[in-house]
Amino acid sequence: MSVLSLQAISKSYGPIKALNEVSFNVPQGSVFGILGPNGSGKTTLLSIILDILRQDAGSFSWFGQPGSPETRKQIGALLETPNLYHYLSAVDNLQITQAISGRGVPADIDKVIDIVGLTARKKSKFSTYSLGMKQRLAIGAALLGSPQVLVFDEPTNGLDPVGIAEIRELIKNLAKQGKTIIMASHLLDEVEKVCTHVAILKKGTLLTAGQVDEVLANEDIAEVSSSQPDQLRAALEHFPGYTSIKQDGKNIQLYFPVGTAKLEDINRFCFEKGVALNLLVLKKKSLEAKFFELTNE
Ligand SMILES: Nc1ncnc2c1ncn2[C@@H]1O[C@H](COP(=O)(O)OP(=O)(O)OP(=O)(O)O)[C@@H](O)[C@H]1O
Repeated sequence: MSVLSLQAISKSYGPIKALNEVSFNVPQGSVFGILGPNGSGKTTLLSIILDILRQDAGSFSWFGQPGSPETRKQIGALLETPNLYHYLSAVDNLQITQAISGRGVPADIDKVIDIVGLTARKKSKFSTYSLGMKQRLAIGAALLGSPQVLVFDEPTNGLDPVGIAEIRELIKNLAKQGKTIIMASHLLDEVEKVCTHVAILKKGTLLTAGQVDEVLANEDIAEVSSSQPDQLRAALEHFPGYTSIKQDGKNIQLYFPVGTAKLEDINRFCFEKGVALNLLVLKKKSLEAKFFELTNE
């Protein structure tokens, strides 16, 4: 079942087309990454689905219904650094957030602080927190009322590797609890580590969307090497079924349609041509390579 469904969403700011007929579905329980270079329309898209901005054309539905204040209550969001008070503790800050938003009950506050790993520091002032802790508290504010869906815009922006790893673990744990998470990011490596699904935007146009594995798995790459690179290259050019061949130093990469690279066949073929291999591995294209290929960045 789709938690969110977008149909041909378009949005312009004067002459700038920020989104151009974007359509995709977010399955329940997925961690859905919206990837794109700067200015590709990610924040605009999140703002539209959260009713902060209005689209010019197209429609979207949450849980099969048009957006409404009721459905909005099932969605927790962190779009930009929220208004957390520097001189107040985690507990006091969440009490204020809760009083303003009316989400959940006071007993939720300790649970949320536990989920985001701040129990030991829950009475310390916000100003004494590391950036990662501040971001975890901001995520905690989005968790009040236990919404089924969480929307995060660049949740690891500005964090150091430790802070990034903590947020990654937190997102994975939220997903294990059955939450659907929609997150915009330009950190491709992070998306690859955390997300089950991805949509890639470029200048407001959707390039591809689907399961991370499927988006990546449209090609098999067999990487091959030998101490006789020239003979190897000459032999492999006659190997049947590959779509392209590339050379990276001594290593040769043969690209095949997904599921068709057979390492045994390559090994036998080279052996019969008198070339002994010292490397033969099947690789998948990384999301980063795929992203750069799609966006020509
Ligand atoms: N309020 C606005 N007025 C005019 N143009 C805008 C406005 N907001 C965004 N834009 C433009 O719309 C396009 C999409 O912007 P958006 O912020 O949605 O992209 P993004 O992918 O979130 O980028 P970033 O990663 O830099 O945050 C960009 O060209 C941006 O300059």
